[in-house]
Amino acid sequence: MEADPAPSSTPPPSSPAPAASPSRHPPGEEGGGAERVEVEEYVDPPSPDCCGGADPDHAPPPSPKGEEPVVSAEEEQAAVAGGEGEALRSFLEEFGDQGDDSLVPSPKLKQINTPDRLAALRFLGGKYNSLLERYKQQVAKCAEECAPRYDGLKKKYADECAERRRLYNELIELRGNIRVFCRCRPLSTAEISNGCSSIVQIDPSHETELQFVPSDKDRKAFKFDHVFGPSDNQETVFAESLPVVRSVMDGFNVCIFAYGQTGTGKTFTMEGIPEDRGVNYRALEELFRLSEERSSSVAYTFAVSILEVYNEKIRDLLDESSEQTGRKLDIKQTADGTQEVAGLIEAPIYTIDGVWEKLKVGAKNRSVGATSANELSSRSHSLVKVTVRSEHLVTGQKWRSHIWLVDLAGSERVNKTEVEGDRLKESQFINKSLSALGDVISALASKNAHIPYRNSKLTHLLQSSLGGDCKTLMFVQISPSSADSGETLCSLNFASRVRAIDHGPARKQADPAETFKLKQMTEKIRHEEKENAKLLESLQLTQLKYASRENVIKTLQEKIREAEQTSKTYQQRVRELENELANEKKAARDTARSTKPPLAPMRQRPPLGRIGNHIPPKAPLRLRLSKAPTIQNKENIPVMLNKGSSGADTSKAVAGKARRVSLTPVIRHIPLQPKRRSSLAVLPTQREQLSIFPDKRSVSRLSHIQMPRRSIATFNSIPATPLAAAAHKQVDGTPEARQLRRIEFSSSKFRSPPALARFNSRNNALSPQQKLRLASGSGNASKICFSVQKRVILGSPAPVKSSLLSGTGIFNPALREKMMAAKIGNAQRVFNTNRRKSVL
Ligand SMILES: Nc1ncnc2c1ncn2[C@@H]1O[C@H](COP(=O)(O)OP(=O)(O)OP(=O)(O)O)[C@@H](O)[C@H]1O
Repeated sequence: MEADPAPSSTPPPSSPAPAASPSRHPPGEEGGGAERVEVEEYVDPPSPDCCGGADPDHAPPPSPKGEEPVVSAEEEQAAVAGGEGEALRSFLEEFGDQGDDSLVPSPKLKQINTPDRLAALRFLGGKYNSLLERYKQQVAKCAEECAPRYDGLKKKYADECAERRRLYNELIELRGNIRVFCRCRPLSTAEISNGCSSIVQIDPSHETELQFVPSDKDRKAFKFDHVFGPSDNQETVFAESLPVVRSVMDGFNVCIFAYGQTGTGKTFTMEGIPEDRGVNYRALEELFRLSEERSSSVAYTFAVSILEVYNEKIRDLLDESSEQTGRKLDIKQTADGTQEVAGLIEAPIYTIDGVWEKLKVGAKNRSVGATSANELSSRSHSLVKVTVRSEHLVTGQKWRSHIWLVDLAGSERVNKTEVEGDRLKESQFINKSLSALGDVISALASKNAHIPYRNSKLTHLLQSSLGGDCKTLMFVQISPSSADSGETLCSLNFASRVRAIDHGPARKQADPAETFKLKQMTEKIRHEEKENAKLLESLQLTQLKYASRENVIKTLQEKIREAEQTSKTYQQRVRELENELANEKKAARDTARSTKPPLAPMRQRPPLGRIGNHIPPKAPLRLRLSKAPTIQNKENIPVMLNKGSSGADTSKAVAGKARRVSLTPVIRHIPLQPKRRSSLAVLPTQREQLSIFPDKRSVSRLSHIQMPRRSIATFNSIPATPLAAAAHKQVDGTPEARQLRRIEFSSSKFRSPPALARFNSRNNALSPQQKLRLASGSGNASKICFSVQKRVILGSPAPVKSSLLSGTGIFNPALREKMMAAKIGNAQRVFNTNRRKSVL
């Protein structure tokens, strides 16, 4: 091999050439071919950017700093001193200092004599090694720099591929997941010789339309996804089928089947002939090609099964053992809803040659027989199943899909094909199963609730391919012969029905193991969702309870507020009443002071027992008639509402006559609410408390003791009550009685029952001792509050029924005793009405 003797490749001499040394080699011994080859291989530059000096026109880059020279000075000197010739010296001088990237033109090397050529070659060898090392470093550096960009591009490519697949599947789905291609074979020589004409017209410009013209008058157009005419070859047919075939590599289930009358080319389309292979082989070839193409991102494995449905029995065509005949294969439904033949051989395939071998085995074992219509007529439905298992190398996602390649047995007219015996039986089974297929297609097309898949083995096997979530491609094979017009029309009508089926979108098939995992996860999620729902329910219940309790609390708070308000009102009222009482007390004290001489000191007073029936001096009556209606219910306010028979206000007259006797220094009015009757009780002094309540605890809780009502001095009732009025009537009914002067001390607030309130002065006048006792309690006036009502009848008292007076009020001996105990005690209000009643 000669290097180009380009003049430009020879650099100009950088220094005058030294004197040529005599050559020790004979002139005839020039470099051999092998050596030349070596030299030329050394200088071959890998890339312009790595070796700028590859082009001799360009200046060679300087040697890197610190880099070892290609040939050391010692070596060079040794070479020269060793007797190399002038040519070598000149060569070394010329190229030795040109850096590592310079090229050595062959002619120069040729000029070196043989003995010196070795040294020159050694020099070049060293230079080559150095260059190689540099190239390696640069390549490594380049790879390092490009790695991120490479990864980015790789990812982009993967994304683009995924997008392409997605769009592609979308396109297929838009076109319909059941696609129907029509293929019309050419007229056979026999048909031509029989004078048959073509009744099918196909316009190449309308590749989806076909005209069926059985006669001049009849013409019917059929539309399919694609129509192939007699001139279309296997390659063209498969090219249109490619998209569907490729779907299986993306995880979709696919079914391609050929249907048609016997002898129309079903087997030709699916299996083909050795020199012109059909869809089965081409499809598998494409699968392997795609597997190779995607090997960097997805790992694919393939397995193939071949079976036939012969006389409604399933036969494994890959099982060549003698036991095959006795083995019964059944269709089972898997967990993911697809149909599987249990016990079917699934042969793994690794190369397309392996596929072809398997297909040949299957074709060899298939039941064929000669009929009048076809020499090698298929007497069974042949099904090739290719299972594709995929695993994405980046995401780890796995899926499993399959493609069914089905060559159906031909529908045939029994009388036309003139079959008998076994052929007749086969024909009947074939027609029966094709009829079942027609029923399934009709049911699917009319969207029936029930699809009779199980009426035949064929439809049962293809259940998920016909009505499931896979992509289906049907080839309807027709004969152009006018002799087959009837069968052709039937086939075209059937294909049209298939095309009308509204198939749902295909679903990507996951690997069963993955599906199981997903199912478990789904189950877990469902369970957790249930738990969550329960918790949510309980939370809502708790919230409701909380809300209702809040309402109750609000209501209670409202009530408390109202109670506080009421309490405040009561307190205010009590304060007012206390003020009023204090004023009245003061007024009464003033009145007593002004009308009554001051009492002598206790020591100077005679004992009460010797006073006898002392009538206290007259005290001016405090008539509060103007206030009577409003303070009617108050104690110690004389209310005179009785009217005389004359119609005049008797109360005025009586008031005029009545004389108020102040038994105590303080007369206290206790205006309280009508319902909450209260009274004042006389509480004993501490000394008396001890005598009355021997229990210390009782003493300490004295404020809680409710004194018996008998300790309250009650003298009269309000005359306005009906019973009191009756009593008055008895007294006031007589003229004498009318002249009686009455002094009534009545409590408008705490009315005593009239039956207990009436008494006359003769029977009921206080004894001086009693008065003294009462008076002596004035020291506790501020604490004692009596509810006193008394009527003092002046003059001759009318007889009063003893029943009205007996055993009640201050005249009851027992009560008197109590009052004695209470006379100097503290006052206590008793608000219990019942207790008061019981006392009275
Ligand atoms: N498109 C075609 N081009 C050329 N020859 C064809 C074509 N289609 C079919 N043939 C030929 O027609 C003959 C019958 O074909 P084939 O056996 O495939 O029919 P078939 O439908 O499978 O019949 P059967 O249902 O009886 O099995 C074959 O010899 C085949 O080579």
